[in-house]
Amino acid sequence: MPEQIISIAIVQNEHKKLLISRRQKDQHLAGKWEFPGGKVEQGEALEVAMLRELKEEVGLTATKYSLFDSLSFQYDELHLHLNFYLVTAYQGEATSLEGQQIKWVSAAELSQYDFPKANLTVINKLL
Ligand SMILES: Nc1nc2c([nH]c(=O)n2[C@@H]2O[C@H](COP(=O)(O)OP(=O)(O)OP(=O)(O)O)[C@@H](O)[C@H]2O)c(=O)[nH]1
Ligand SMILES: [Mg+2]
Repeated sequence: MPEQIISIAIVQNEHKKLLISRRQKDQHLAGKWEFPGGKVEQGEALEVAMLRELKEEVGLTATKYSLFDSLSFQYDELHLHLNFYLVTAYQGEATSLEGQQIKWVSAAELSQYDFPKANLTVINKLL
């Protein structure tokens, strides 16, 4: 069973809106909404991976952040270890750098979007 370590950024702007992004056709869980993030590389620190993915996917540089939640989740074909960081200050403008849809939404609006199952406990903690 493949296992992956993932680092994820939950970015909150000055209006308390959160940045979400839509997974593309060729990706695992295609079409689901997510928070920007991705696989931790060999030897990479968890927060360094979060910073790198946030920059690569939406062009933001996080300047203030803390670990919000860590959990393991078993999908049929994949075992994931997910590390969610809450980013409360950053530099740059959110931009779709990989052709994905991106949106700023309130925590209350998150339930209107189809997220991966692994995100449900985290979304509840954000409310
Ligand atoms: N980024 C992100 N991934 C999530 C979330 N929830 C969740 O279950 N995942 C899963 O965690 C894994 C993240 O890997 P990813 O596909 O984003 O990895 P990556 O950015 O390195 O992509 P790449 O392999 O296309 O370069 C996927 O299997 C994805 O389905 C989430 O909120 N954000
Ligand atoms: Mg990704």
